[in-house]
Amino acid sequence: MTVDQARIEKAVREILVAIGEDPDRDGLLDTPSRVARAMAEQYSGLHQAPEDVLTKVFDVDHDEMVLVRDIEVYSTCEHHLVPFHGVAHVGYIPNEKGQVTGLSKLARLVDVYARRPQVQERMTSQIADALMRVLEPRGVIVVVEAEHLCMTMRGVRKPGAKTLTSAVRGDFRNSDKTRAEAMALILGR
Ligand SMILES: Nc1nc2c(ncn2[C@@H]2O[C@H](COP(=O)(O)OP(=O)(O)OP(=O)(O)O)[C@@H](O)[C@H]2O)c(=O)[nH]1
Ligand SMILES: [Zn+2]
Repeated sequence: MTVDQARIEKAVREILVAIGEDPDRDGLLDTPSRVARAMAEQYSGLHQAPEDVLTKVFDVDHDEMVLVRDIEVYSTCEHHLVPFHGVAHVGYIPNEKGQVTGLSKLARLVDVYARRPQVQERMTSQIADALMRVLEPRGVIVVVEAEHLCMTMRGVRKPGAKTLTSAVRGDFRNSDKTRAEAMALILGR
């Protein structure tokens, strides 16, 4: 099962009527199908598993931290279905076999979980847990900094407020020093 675009089209037409618009006016004629295509992309992560993207795992002679910082992330708040966006930082310490994945795969993994209706805390943990499971590293750290449009364009209206979430597993959880080293790399900009 993938995103049901025909059903989205129907629903969007209904929403347009419900807000008092005319879905048959020129500018809105193609809107239901555009929204359906956009949503198919926005929610494509629901139909992907981490194994689909963490495909290249190779052995290198490196068993110390690998960290990709400032991965742009766009997700959708599951409470209001409006975007939240920011950056994710994903780090891990390879296992004793020195198994690493391609750097781009970490960014792809972020998208698997971002492209779903989400809350930031769950997205952060899911990225960390998936990396632990598939790559079996000695530890994982994921930090996400994001601005939620549901807090800026509506509701409490606090533009600029950033939400920071982190998930630490394995060595990053057990060792204050390792975690501090990672946080210094993440925040040291
Ligand atoms: N913990 C958490 N909360 C979130 C996230 N995204 C949105 N929220 C919050 O979810 C809450 C939903 O609160 P409700 O009171 O049910 O909804 P609401 O009346 O629209 O709330 P307001 O946004 O305060 O107007 C709000 O406080 C949002 O800020 C997230 O990723 N994590
Ligand atoms: Zn929201």
